[in-house]
Amino acid sequence: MYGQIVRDGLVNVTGIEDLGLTSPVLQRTSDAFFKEISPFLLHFGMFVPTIIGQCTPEQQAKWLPLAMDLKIIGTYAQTELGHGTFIRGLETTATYDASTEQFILKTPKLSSYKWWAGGLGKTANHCIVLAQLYTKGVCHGPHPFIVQIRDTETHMPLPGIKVGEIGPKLGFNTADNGFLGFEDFRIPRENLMMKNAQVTKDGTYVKVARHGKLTYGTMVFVRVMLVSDMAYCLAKAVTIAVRYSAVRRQSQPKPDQPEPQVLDYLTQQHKLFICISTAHAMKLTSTWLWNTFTGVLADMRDGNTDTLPELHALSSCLKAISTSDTSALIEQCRFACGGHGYMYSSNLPALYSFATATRTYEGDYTVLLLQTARFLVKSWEQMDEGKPLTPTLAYLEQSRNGSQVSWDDSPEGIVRGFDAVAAGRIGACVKSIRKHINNGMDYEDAWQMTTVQLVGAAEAHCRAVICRVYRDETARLTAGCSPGVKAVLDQLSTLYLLYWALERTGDLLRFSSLSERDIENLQARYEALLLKIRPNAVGLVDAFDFRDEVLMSTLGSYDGRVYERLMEEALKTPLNREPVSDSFHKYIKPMMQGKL
Ligand SMILES: CCCCC/C=C\C/C=C\C/C=C\C/C=C\C/C=C\CCCCC(=O)SCCNC(=O)CCNC(=O)[C@H](O)C(C)(C)COP(=O)(O)OP(=O)(O)OC[C@H]1O[C@@H](n2cnc3c(N)ncnc32)[C@H](O)[C@@H]1OP(=O)(O)O
Ligand SMILES: Cc1cc2nc3c(=O)[nH]c(=O)nc-3n(C[C@H](O)[C@H](O)[C@H](O)COP(=O)(O)OP(=O)(O)OC[C@H]3O[C@@H](n4cnc5c(N)ncnc54)[C@H](O)[C@@H]3O)c2cc1C
Repeated sequence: MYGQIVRDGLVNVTGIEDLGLTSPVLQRTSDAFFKEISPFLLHFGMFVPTIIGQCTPEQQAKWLPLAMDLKIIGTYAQTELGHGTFIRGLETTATYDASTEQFILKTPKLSSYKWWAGGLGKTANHCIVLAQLYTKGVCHGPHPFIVQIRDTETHMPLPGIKVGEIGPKLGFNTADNGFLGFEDFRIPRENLMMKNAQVTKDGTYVKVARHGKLTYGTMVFVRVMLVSDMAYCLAKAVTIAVRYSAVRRQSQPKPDQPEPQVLDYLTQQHKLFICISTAHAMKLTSTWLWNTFTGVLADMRDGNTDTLPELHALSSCLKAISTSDTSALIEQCRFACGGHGYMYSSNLPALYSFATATRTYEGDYTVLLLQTARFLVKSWEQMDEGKPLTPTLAYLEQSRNGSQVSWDDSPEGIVRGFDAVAAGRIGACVKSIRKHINNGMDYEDAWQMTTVQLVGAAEAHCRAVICRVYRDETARLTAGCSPGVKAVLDQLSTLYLLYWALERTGDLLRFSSLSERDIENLQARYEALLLKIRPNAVGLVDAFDFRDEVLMSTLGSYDGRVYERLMEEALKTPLNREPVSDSFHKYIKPMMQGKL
């Protein structure tokens, strides 16, 4: 029964094509059972996908049934105490010994300890370990290995394994993130995951993959999945905050009138409606990204890796922006719920601590935006050489002459405005890099001096992609809908455009003909749109269709019994079991009597 819940809850979200799943599924019924982050998250989130992505068919035939049936429990141990971002800097070594046909895993120093892997501390008995592969005295860089770390009967760590839990964190405290060290620990040669690179019995290294970065495939998969997961988390948070805001009444703006629902305040609508709209934007973008991802997988099956760099650039920036926007907007939902939003029972703190971690793991925000920027600058240079642009960068062509785009305040015009901002910012980065080089800097230093602008350019590119996809997909998907549904979903996507246009007036003034008058118009349209959305706000969050058991919130349940639920939860706290707690007799009373 338990295994079934773990499988149904987690497998259904992994969306791995090879498992017969065709899209990243948004809802997660397992939340209702586990309540907190599951220690099995990495098993289905990364261990299984890595077996699928990095193993030969023979290796898959051995490991996949064991993993899918939970006969073994795995995790993904890449990050070390000393290195997370810089994968080439990992220090754990796997040295091939041809005499025994084994790899010897070694943790050379403290900074080489594996650190962070979810479920590693107490739950997993196997893990995927990224280690520098040495054979015949040559280092071939980081490679993935399957390693058994605990006895499957006793669960004791195997001899040569040092494993433990890393301690309390801001969140994820039920995920038993762990550390792991190896003392000349031997594994069979066949435990090298050999889809992309192999070591023959005599120790010859054979590169199979056509692209050097296919070892990083699991990370690309998880980054793609995270965009969808952020839509899910944000939809939960805003469901809680909007329902609560419809129940909560506060202040008296007009004398002799009842206290209004806080949802009637324009500032509250400003805080919350962008969250509804962003959840839709991310859901549609994540499905679009998933389709791009599966297209690239199909290309690679045909031996073509040309589309991989664009996928890496897209998945990097969308992972960075979706996780960053979601953490900020969940925090905004908490602010929107006042003091009660700070209660653990509102579920907003748990949602926030989950979302804010995603901004760091699976590639830090800045680092990933700089990866995208690398692709953008390369593309600009290729355009200068007259080479064709990839589909998501087609907009650069219109901006190559550097002239300002004329401002057009229709939704499509605003999308073109975001294109112009992205193109302008990328162009400015190229100019800056070239200027530094002309002044005598080498390329790396010139790049370094431009990184603040490069992060901004990658963000602008990502925002332009989201705006275009959100607008196009909304139009496509609502084509057959009733006029009412079409109108409301159009309002939501327009809100996203207006919100970000107002957030980015500086850029739009710089790269388009936007005027002060245009900004006033944008502001007025934005405010009017908030009022139009208000009557549908509760219906829109109900439409996310979360069961109370999944939402797990005193503030956000469907029946709106907010105060009753808060009191019920308060009465459950252990401190309320006795009218007087022991600490009074032990410490407080003696202190009051001057005896302490
Ligand atoms: C109640 C229970 C329910 C619980 C919930 C249940 C389920 C969850 C459901 C949904 C969630 C959805 C999915 C998630 C599932 C599970 C995951 C959950 C938790 C995960 C926990 C976190 C796990 C981790 O964090 S694992 C560790 C991740 N680590 C990183 O990401 C490291 C980041 N670093 C890098 O990626 C790279 O090293 C780099 C910084 C990008 C690049 O390094 P660098 O040295 O500078 O460059 P390099 O020489 O390596 O590259 C040069 C060249 O290669 C190109 N490149 C780089 N990376 C890639 C790539 N991945 N693909 C393609 N190409 C790549 C790069 O652009 C350069 O190209 P060029 O030279 O410019 O042409
Ligand atoms: C909750 C959680 C769960 C995790 N689970 C796992 C797991 O299961 N398995 C696993 O292997 N790992 C896991 N990790 C580790 C995670 O992947 C790394 O923490 C993450 O990739 C960031 O790397 P880092 O910690 O080395 O940060 P660092 O790279 O040290 O970053 C520190 C700062 O330096 C900046 N920085 C670093 N490099 C550059 C650069 N080149 N240019 C500009 N700025 C730079 C960053 O932007 C950041 O501000 C987990 C982490 C967390 C928080």
